[in-house]
Amino acid sequence: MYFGVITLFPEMIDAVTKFGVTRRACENGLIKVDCINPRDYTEDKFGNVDDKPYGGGPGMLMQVQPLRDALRVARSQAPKDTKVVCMSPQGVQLNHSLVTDIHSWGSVILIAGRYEGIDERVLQKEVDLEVSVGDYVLSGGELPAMCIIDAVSRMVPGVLGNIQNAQEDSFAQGLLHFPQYTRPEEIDGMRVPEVLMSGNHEKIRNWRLQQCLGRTYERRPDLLKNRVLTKLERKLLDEYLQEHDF
Ligand SMILES: CN(C)c1ccccc1CNc1ccc(C(N)=O)cn1
Repeated sequence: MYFGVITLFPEMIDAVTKFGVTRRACENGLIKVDCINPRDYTEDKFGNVDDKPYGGGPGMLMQVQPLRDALRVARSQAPKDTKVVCMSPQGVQLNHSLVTDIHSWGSVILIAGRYEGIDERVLQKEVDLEVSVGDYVLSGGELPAMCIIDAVSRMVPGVLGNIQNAQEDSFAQGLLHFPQYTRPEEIDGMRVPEVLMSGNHEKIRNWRLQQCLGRTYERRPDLLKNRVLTKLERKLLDEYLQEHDF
């Protein structure tokens, strides 16, 4: 998977290329992350990358020329017809389904804007999709871009190793994850649910599915709305709701 990142702060992207499973994925060549800095493509002698907004108002916008030149270089380094995504509060909300789509592309160029944003004509002409990581404003698109790099990289075969399917289990099914426990068996009087120490894998599988369903019902009923439950799932959820006095 190829990621091109247009950013004024390439060192920020080290947070995904130099730590954890994404670092190993870079080292193994499973993913490639290229940063292109618009500041390297400024034409004015002061190296400005921002400019005042037409119509007045506070703040600055990213200048068009350095951004477009950086994009041109990114396209030249990326596979042909690589799609361009701009991280922005005006974008579609990032979710598992969109992460899956981006992974299927095989490559993506991510624009991490700074200042108050970027010129609409760059969005119209150069950007295939605006993506938002949530309804809040950040100082730049780098953190959202790294969310995409991390989430998409986890879908690349070999990046997660054998916990791959464990990850796929619940969220790919559109459910929240079940509660998890490790040693000790008891902390401050709180015990690990007995079923998890029963060694009965059928019971454990059902208990976990029941927890996924119950927690999704309680915390994210919207996720259950467009999900057909199997007979077993319906039974497990009803049982959970009775036990939790719903
Ligand atoms: C400065 N802003 C508002 C801006 C405006 C337009 C583009 C980029 C930016 C950079 N900031 C971002 C980016 C993304 C998100 C998000 N929710 O995904 C929040 N903030």
